[in-house]
Amino acid sequence: MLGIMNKRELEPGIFTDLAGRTTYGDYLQLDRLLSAQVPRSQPPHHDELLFIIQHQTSELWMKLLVHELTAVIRYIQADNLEPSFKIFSRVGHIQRMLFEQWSVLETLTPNEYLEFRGALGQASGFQSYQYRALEFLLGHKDEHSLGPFKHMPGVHAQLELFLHSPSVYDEFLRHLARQGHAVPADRVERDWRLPYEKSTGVMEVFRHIYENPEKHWDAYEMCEKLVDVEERFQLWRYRHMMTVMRVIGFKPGTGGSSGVGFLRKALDLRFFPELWDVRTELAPPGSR
Ligand code: HEM
Ligand SMILES: N[C@@H](CC(=O)c1ccccc1NC=O)C(=O)O
Repeated sequence: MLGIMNKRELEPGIFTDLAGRTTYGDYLQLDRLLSAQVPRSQPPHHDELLFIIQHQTSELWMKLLVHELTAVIRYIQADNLEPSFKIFSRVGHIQRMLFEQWSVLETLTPNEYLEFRGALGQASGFQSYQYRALEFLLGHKDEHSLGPFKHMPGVHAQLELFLHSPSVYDEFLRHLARQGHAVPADRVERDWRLPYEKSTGVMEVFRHIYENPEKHWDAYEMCEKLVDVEERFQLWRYRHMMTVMRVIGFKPGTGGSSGVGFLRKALDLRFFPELWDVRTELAPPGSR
């Protein structure tokens, strides 16, 4: 039954005398969080708050992704894949939210953006260190990505650590080697700072796993989880590029790149190249 007054009475047990207690705002440090949206345009342009919040929420979710993928690496190192599947499912939902969020920023029209773009100076997402951390964790290693962080020793050191360490993919290949798969020796030990180059030996390992999933169920499931992560990462990149195209067209970026042309090239990158190649190589069961 709907109440006539359309009003909800507070229950007498609800705490309202909160002096000296841990409150919602204290726990979440809302004073710090909600005072960190500072428009640079003068007078503040109405749409700059959207621009800032879209970036800040993306960075918060990226922080969680870094945290989750670091945990995945530890599980793989311990040859314990099952718990990482649960983490991958969380990672997938976060990634979906990140690429669906582009529809919010796409309500920013080109003329609105131009009204405050000048206030951004040379700032650009190219300088997002958490995005670089994610790329490194997933295996896209490029020491040149560290360039923009030379003036930030703490960030630079953290990124260097990710650059020097095996990625999720490297750790998975090492796990497969420990399980007795014929992973080439140069994938079990190598200079982890170098970009990953695809190997036919690794492709053959995956071919074997995909042809015999019932024998290697965990590895098979992990392969599919990795493909999920890569596909969603690419969807994010694609939607970023399309948002950029509709907001600034083919103008150069504030970070000094050509803009859309530069972003388009990232769509050809692959974290897990052999997991894509194996799909082309697989033959129907009868013809093997
Ligand atoms: C209207 C909104 C946006 C425009 C016009 C835009 C434009 C650009 C452009 C032109 C680049 C290339 C680098 C440069 O020269 O600046 C870039 C890179 C980048 N942007 Fe954005 N961006 C927008 C929103 C966002 C948002 C919301 C994020 C989320 C964090 C983001 C993250 C990135 C990242 C991570 C890169 C580096 C990509 C790479 O190296 O492949 N951008 N953006
Ligand atoms: N690169 C963008 C500027 C930009 O998008 C941006 C500026 C400051 C902080 C984050 C940004 N986001 C992504 O690149 C542009 O060329 O307009």
